[in-house]
Amino acid sequence: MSSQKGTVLITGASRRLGLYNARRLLEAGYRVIATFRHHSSGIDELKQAGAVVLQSNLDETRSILNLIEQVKSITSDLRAIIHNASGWISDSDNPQDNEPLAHLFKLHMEAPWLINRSLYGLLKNYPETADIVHMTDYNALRGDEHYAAYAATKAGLESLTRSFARLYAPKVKVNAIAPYLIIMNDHDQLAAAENTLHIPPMGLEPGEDVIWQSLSYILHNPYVTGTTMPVDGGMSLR
Ligand SMILES: NC(=O)C1=CN([C@@H]2O[C@H](COP(=O)(O)OP(=O)(O)OC[C@H]3O[C@@H](n4cnc5c(N)ncnc54)[C@H](OP(=O)(O)O)[C@@H]3O)[C@@H](O)[C@H]2O)C=CC1
Ligand SMILES: Nc1nc2c(c(=O)[nH]1)N=C([C@H](O)[C@@H](O)CO)CN2
Repeated sequence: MSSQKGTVLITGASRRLGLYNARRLLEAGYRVIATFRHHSSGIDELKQAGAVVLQSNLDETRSILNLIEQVKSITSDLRAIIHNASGWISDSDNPQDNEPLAHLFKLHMEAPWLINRSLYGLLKNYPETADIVHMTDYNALRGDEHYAAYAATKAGLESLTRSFARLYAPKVKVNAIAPYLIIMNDHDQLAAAENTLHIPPMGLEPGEDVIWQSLSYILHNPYVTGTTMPVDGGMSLR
């Protein structure tokens, strides 16, 4: 599988930002390998548009390793890997419940770790510079009183961004995109209704395209690596 613009692997493409960016990658002429956990109408749409869609539970090591082997059997090179899959999971009230942390460690750190290291050879095979992009979060290094496991594992992913950037230069660039609220989830809707949602200087809910614009910039800039790009409406000014 190859195209003049190369093959891009994007995880968590069943809905919202992952689905939107997978669509935009297809429209831009890339070949797309899109992963999903739970099937959705969006996955059917991507398949009809020519994407290869692969099911994978990225919090299960065996499933991650199986996905890696499937990708290797599909293509001999990769233009980019976009780690979008994520869980917006709050901490447990039970102090002895480690499930959120264990789950999000696998999803936000182990999956990118295994996939990047196992598929680096495919990125290296791409005839021009290749990319790895990690979706992190505005709160990664700030922490969050109710989403500590989420923030900590996103911070770990942000650290992996810099380690892999050092390791893989100059053949592969590695960058992160750290959004604040792009499109609301149920929790945000509730917080907005209760007037407890922090509103950035640029206002709320810019929509998915601001992430596509950032992703496109990273893919087209041959000199940007090891960075974390804030897309937060000015929240860092607060
Ligand atoms: N939306 C926003 O405003 C913000 C988003 N971000 C980050 O941007 C990225 C996209 O955000 P958004 O679209 O809102 O994310 P969502 O939470 O809406 O969707 C995440 C995607 O990851 C998949 N996923 C979740 N758990 C697993 C798993 N165990 N194995 C495989 N896939 C899994 C989901 O699949 P399934 O459909 O099966 O659940 C879904 O496709 C994420 O990394 C997020 O952390 C950061 C800050 C703000
Ligand atoms: N995987 C997800 N991560 C995040 C989401 C989401 O819906 N899925 N949403 C947010 C919030 O919008 C936050 O930025 C503001 O409350 C953060 N991460």
